[in-house]
Amino acid sequence: MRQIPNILSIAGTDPTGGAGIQADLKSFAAFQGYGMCVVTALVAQNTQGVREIHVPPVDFLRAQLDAVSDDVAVDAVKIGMLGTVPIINTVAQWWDSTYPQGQRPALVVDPVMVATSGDRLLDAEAEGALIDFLHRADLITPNVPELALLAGAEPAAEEPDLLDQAQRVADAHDVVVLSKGGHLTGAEVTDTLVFPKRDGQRPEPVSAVSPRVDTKNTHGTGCSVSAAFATLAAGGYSWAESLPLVKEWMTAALGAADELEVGLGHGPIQHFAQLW
Ligand SMILES: Nc1ncnc2c1ncn2[C@@H]1O[C@H](COP(=O)(O)OP(=O)(O)O)[C@@H](O)[C@H]1O
Ligand SMILES: Cc1ncc(COP(=O)(O)OP(=O)(O)O)c(N)n1
Repeated sequence: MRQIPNILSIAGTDPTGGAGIQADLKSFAAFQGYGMCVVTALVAQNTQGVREIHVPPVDFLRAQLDAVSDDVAVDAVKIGMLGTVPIINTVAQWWDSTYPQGQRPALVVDPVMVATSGDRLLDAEAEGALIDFLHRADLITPNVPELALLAGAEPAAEEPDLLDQAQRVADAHDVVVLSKGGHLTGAEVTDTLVFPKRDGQRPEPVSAVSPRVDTKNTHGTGCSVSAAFATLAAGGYSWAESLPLVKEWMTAALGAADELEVGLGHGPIQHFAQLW
């Protein structure tokens, strides 16, 4: 195993540095990975919302992907915002042709659909294509509304409903699901790894609980968590080993978020709270 793993983010941008590729690169660094990125969309956004989205031609997206995989041994891939059907299809074709079977990078998919601000980051007609993509992933990290959409249900208001949806989605796509409790209410936030049933057996879910941090600065938490899992997977950690490490780190990053003075809306987290 490489001493410093190579992690690739395939995602959109945030020029204010809180979400998307910029957040992923900070997470990779926080967990001691070497970060790389392929841009799926240039997003004119800030802590208050999304203004415009510019999607590259698919040939150029493919050229970016090939430029990395032709040259670098990639240990893990984190996929974030895909945005449109042509972008999803291009990433799928690259993945299937570059890593046909056997030894392939760990794949974490954050099924990005809507930003904290409520702005859409995935075309409505692309939801089906994103769902069809998911069977390639080892781990998916939907938030409450994203999990509901994948499960074809209303957003869960309570933990048992959330876990029920996660189980259904895990089985439907044969993928491990991280159900995240950030959008629920209560003094604590629980994240749970839910495993698919294989050979009639389902491993017990694994949970990590933290106090709910009282901050409005939660921009990019989902991006950052999925990138952290990808980095630890590249370093040989199981999902269950990674969960408490990521949870503790995210709680510290949220706890120190108010020390940053970035923007007037939902500001970023402090990825390096444990380091600085
Ligand atoms: N207020 C909070 N206090 C502590 N942890 C939180 C808080 N909000 C979110 N988290 C954590 O941040 C991560 C992202 O959660 P969530 O908000 O559910 O997803 P998303 O950012 O994709 O909408 C999870 O690990 C969750 O536990
Ligand atoms: C380019 C880009 N990708 C993803 C998001 C959404 O970020 P996420 O961490 O899932 O959630 P919020 O921070 O929006 O809650 C984004 N804003 N931009």
